[in-house]
Amino acid sequence: MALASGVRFAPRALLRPWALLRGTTLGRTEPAAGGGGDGARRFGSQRVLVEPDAASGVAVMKLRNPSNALSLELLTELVISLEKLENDKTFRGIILTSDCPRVFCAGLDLTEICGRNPAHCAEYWKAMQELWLRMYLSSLVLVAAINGACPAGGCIIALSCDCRVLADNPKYRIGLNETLLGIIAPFWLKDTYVNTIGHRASEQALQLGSLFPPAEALQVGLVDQVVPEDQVQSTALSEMARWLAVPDHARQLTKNMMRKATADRLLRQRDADTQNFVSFVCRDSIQKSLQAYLEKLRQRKG
Ligand SMILES: CC/C=C\CC/C=C/CC(=O)SCCNC(=O)CCNC(=O)[C@H](O)C(C)(C)COP(=O)(O)OP(=O)(O)OC[C@H]1O[C@@H](n2cnc3c(N)ncnc32)[C@H](O)[C@@H]1OP(=O)(O)O
Repeated sequence: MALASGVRFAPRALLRPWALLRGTTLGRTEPAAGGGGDGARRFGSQRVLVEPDAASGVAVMKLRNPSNALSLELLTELVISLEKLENDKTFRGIILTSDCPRVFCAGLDLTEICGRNPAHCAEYWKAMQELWLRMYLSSLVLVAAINGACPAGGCIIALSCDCRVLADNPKYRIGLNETLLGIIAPFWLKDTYVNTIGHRASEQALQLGSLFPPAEALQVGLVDQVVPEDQVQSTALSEMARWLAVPDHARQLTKNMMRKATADRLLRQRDADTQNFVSFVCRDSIQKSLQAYLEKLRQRKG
């Protein structure tokens, strides 16, 4: 845990993200449109574009995978981009958003767990745990600018941020819909939900697999603001300014105080959670229902 412009408490070597990087293009740096100095240089990869603004200390991180389904490569590139910004003292905040029309993040990439062997499913789930741990405990302010649908794993990515701004479009629903796929949200997804919207609302929403349209998401507390689509980025920036007005060390220690117990619970049971996930998703019955769900998604298209 490094001490930078305040306290950095995110566990740094939970897993070595570089070891996961298979043939990705992360690390490329390209000048932002309009050129500029170092502060204006984008960096990123095929699936994550980072637009840093050194002057404000805020970087915009854009997901740009098909449907932003959380493939192993996307998870890995997200962890690496996050780590890179955390290690650069210039940056105090990240706005996470999507470059993919109509979808913020489609959740787990079901092709990573459908028809795959247990070793692959385990590798995949560890990468998912890793991203959640890093985001949930990040010392930076994370604001989710949710400009598209945000189901399941997408919702967890958003809930790992400190603040959520959702575009007011009835198609952009957010929530943990796992039960509708015949699968069960693991305890740390449930804990994140409970920490955000409370026990009773989580109990209902998790069992029903509710995906909330914007007004309901605001009412239940899943998001902090709902604004017209063309105001999502500007509102996310205003929210960021509000959070950055607080001294880093006080905000970071408070965040840690609020979130550490939840993260520690996963850290203590990480292997068991992985084994549980793998044995569950590798069951024939679960494979069949995931396959059928994927097929339905593919047919729905066009
Ligand atoms: C013991 C613990 C056990 C388990 C814990 C597991 C936890 C699971 C959490 C999860 O995240 S499960 C995944 C849940 N995700 C969903 O249910 C979302 C499914 N997708 C959609 O509802 C829609 O695709 C969308 C609303 C996100 C976007 O709609 P639209 O813009 O109309 O796109 P399309 O539906 O046409 O999809 C385009 C393309 O993308 C493929 N795709 C979509 N989602 C996924 C996904 N999650 N994984 C893999 N692929 C996905 C879809 O099949 C289309 O593919 P093509 O090849 O036809 O282009």
